[in-house]
Amino acid sequence: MSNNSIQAPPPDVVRSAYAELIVTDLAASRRFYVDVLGLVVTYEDDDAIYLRAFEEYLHHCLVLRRGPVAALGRLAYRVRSADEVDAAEMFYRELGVRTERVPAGAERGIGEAVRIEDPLGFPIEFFYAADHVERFTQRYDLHGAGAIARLDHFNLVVPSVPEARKYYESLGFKVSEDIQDSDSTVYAAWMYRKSTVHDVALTGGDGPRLHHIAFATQEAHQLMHICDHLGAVRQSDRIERGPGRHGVSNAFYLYLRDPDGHRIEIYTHDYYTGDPDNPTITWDVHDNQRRDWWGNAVVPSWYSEASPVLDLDRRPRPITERAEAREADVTIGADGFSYTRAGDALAGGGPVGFKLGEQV
Ligand SMILES: O=C1C=CC(S(=O)(=O)O)=CC1(O)O
Ligand SMILES: [Fe+2]
Repeated sequence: MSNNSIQAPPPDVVRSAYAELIVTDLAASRRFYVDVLGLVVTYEDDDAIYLRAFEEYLHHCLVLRRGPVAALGRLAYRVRSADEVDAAEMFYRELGVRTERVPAGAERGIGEAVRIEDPLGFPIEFFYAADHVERFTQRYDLHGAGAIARLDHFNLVVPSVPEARKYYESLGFKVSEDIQDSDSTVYAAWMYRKSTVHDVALTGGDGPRLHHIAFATQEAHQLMHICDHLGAVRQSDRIERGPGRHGVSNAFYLYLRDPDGHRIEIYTHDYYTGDPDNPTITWDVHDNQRRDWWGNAVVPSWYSEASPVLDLDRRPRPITERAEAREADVTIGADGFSYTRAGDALAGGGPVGFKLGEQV
C-alpha cells in the first residue's frame, strides 16, 4: 500500500473517541457495562444503549447495538474541526478506499461524519460535531468504587504490524513502544495522537479483528473494585487477565470478557508522550516482563481470541492469516509460565524456560 501519490493531507485526528459493539443480548450487556462497570447511560432503547464514562462530555464513547452476531460495528476517531471531516473525505477518496459521507444524526449524538473501510479492513468513522451532555467528573455521589474515567484506546489485530504502522504513521500517529525480535520481526506496536502511550495498538495476528477496547480509571484500586464486584456477583470468569502491571505502557491493567466475549481492558497510570522528541521504547519479544512487569503469565486466549469486524454493509470481514511468526509461538516470557533469561541453563538439565516448573 503506497501513499506516495496522495496529495490530500490526512485528517487531524485528536483521539480514539467511540466504538460500536454489536452484542447479541442487550440486557446481559447492560448488566455488565452499566451494573458492573458503572458506565453512564446517555440514551437507550430496544436496539441500542449509548454509554459514556465519568470524565466525558460527548454523547457517548461506547454504543452497544443489538445484532445477530457479536462483532465490531465501528471505531470512531474525533478530528479537530468540521473542516477535518472534509479532509478525511478527500484523503480517503484519493486513497481509493470505500468512503461514505453520513449526515448529522446518522449515529445518535454525532454530527456529520465520514465512514470508511480503512486499508487494514476496519470500519472507521471520523467526526467532529457531537452533542454535549453533563460531565460527571466530580459527581462523586454517582461514581461507584470502580468508576471509569474515559475511553483510552483501541487494540487491533492485524496480520502485518509494519504495514499497519505505516498506515497509521500516514495519519500522523507516532510509535511510543513496540515489541520486536532479533531478526526485526515486529509483534506489536503502540501509537498515539493524544499525549499518552496510545490511541491505537497493533497486535500481530489473523485480522482484521478487534483485540480490545480500553477504558482508563484514575486509580488502580478502581480496577481492584471491579474484580471484587465480579466476584460478588459470581462472575469472576469475566476476568481474563490481570490485574497486573504492564511492561509496555507501565499501566496497571485488567482484561475482562463481556457476555459476547468482546475484550475490555481497564487501564490506568500510563505516561506522558507529548514532547516532539518522545523516544520509542522497543522490547525484545523474549523479555519476560514486556507484557506483565511482574513476569506473570499471559493466558493463551489473550493471544488467540478477538472480535470479528463488520464492513460498511454490516457483513463480517474475511480474515487474513498472519504470515510472520506469532508471539505466542516464539516467546519465552510472560506466556503460560515460560520464563528464561538469555544464556540460562537450569541446573540438573531440567527444562529451560519454565517458571515454577512446566505448567502447560
Ligand atoms: O494497552 C496495552 C498496553 C500494554 C500491553 S502489554 O500486554 O503490556 O504489551 C497491552 C495493551 O496493548 O493492552
Ligand atoms: Fe490495551
